[in-house]
Amino acid sequence: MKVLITDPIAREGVDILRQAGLEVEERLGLAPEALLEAVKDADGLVIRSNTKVTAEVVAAADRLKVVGRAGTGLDNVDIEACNKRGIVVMNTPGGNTNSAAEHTVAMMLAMSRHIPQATASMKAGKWEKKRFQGQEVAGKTLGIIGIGRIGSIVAELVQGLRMKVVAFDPHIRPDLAEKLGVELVDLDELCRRADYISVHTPLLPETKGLLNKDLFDRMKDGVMVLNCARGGIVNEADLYAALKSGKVAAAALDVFEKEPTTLENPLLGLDNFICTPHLGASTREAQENVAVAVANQIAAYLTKGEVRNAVNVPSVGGEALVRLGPFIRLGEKLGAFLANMQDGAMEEVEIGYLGDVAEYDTAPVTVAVLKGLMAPYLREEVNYVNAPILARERGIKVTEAKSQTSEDFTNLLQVTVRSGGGTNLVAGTIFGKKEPRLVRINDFRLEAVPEGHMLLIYNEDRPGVIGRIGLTLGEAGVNIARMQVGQDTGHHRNVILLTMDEPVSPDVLARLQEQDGVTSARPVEL
Ligand SMILES: NC(=O)c1ccc[n+]([C@@H]2O[C@H](COP(=O)([O-])OP(=O)(O)OC[C@H]3O[C@@H](n4cnc5c(N)ncnc54)[C@H](O)[C@@H]3O)[C@@H](O)[C@H]2O)c1
Ligand SMILES: O=C(O)[C@H](O)COP(=O)(O)O
Repeated sequence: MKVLITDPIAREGVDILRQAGLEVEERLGLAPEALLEAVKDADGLVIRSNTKVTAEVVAAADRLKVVGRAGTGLDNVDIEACNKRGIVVMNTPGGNTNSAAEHTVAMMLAMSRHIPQATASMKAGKWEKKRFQGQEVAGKTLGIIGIGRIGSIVAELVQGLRMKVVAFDPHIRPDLAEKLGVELVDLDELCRRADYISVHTPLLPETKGLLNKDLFDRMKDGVMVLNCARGGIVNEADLYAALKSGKVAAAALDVFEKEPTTLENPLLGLDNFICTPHLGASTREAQENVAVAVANQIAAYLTKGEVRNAVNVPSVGGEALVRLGPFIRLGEKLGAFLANMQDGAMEEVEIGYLGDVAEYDTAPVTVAVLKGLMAPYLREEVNYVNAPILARERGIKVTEAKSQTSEDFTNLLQVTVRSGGGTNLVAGTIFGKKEPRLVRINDFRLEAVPEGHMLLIYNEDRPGVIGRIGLTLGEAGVNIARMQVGQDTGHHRNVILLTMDEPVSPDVLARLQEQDGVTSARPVEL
């Protein structure tokens, strides 16, 4: 499988991809048309913020399974287009957090002490000691908009510089802010109190142009403004006017509405404006972190189907993955099993989580059940990303029910599918820490390992029927590796689940179905 890298990443990441047996093609700085061509036969795509993964790129990428962002921001990726094609989109949150936070503090100090301007002046042969008098940050208040990973570290760092911190973030728990020594306030109060304002949100519809004329007007006179998050959160035309009028005394931007930004941007002509070309994550440490993380994630997905840090698939990691992983695998098997039992278009899927498993965040298990259910019809078109979308598009109603108690097992995953052809139910459990077992097929109780080439046979519960099934398979040279019989004594019926070394041919299947006492025989491939 081939991984295309279109933005520069650290060598360590490239090495990991190669060591995982993946073919790596590095084509940096491609023009849009060249990207459309290059992405055609790529299974994985590694990017930073330069490459634009548009709907057109997604449409051209016939084999693409995963986009990996060596970094955080994904506003250069059309995630909706990826969802539709079942392409997993992952990033590496945290890998460049320290660097971005340190860059913000560096910009704040450089702006306060005119370091870039003084450097330029000295390099022009001048010694302008008076011109560059600055201001201390100690004792001043920093207003942080968006106190997530980076905002939190900025808050910690500036408290070391003896600043006070107020923050606005509608999604943060007050106790977490309190632990950071930060006072949570509304946006108006932040504007009224802050001497410096630094934004650390993603670029979202509600944050686009958040720092605009209206907000600048509400700020203190002589405030200093920073954006090391995403271009577009600050309205650059309004910032220019505020810097010109002196309402905003100085500003520092690492990110721009249009990148790369050029001398056409009037901000670059202002003395009270300093900037860097999107350098927040550009440190040796951050680049090694994100390259290694993205390479490991892509290799794990392409070679083992493991999903980490995906933004369009319910992600499970660490401890949760250890607990939930066996249920994800069981859910997919149960879904696939039911898909093989089903006649007619599915109308409704009900997933029951009983016992221990009900305590977990089961969203990834539900996705796995849907993937299993649809895989036999849609084959490789279906994956963890698009399974819920495909179910919705087909009008399948999906419901979940949870109960902390389960009668016979400590945990039970029960899936019921209703379709034009009737209703079927299967249930499974995890023995020990990770052994999946199929324990119920409709009214029949059994204990089977859900894997391999299986045959699901319904038969009459009378002497000789099982013998005839064994004989038919034996005569065809089919070896039975495992056999489970579930009895419905009330109705004199059995269900037999056979696991064979190889799939049965259509001929053998037809012969089985003709046997006296065999009601039905269906192959189940898991
Ligand atoms: N300059 C760089 O090179 C660089 C490097 C890394 C990250 N970034 C960018 O920095 C930003 C923050 O990254 P992070 O890792 O801290 O993200 P994060 O998701 O950890 O934090 C973002 C915070 O913003 C908050 N938020 C969302 N909408 C908000 C709103 N309307 N008002 C106020 N707060 C809001 C969220 O609740 C969250 O706490 C992102 O835009 C990311 O792309 C830039
Ligand atoms: O979102 C990010 O991770 C940063 O903006 C870094 O972007 P870069 O990898 O293009 O430097």
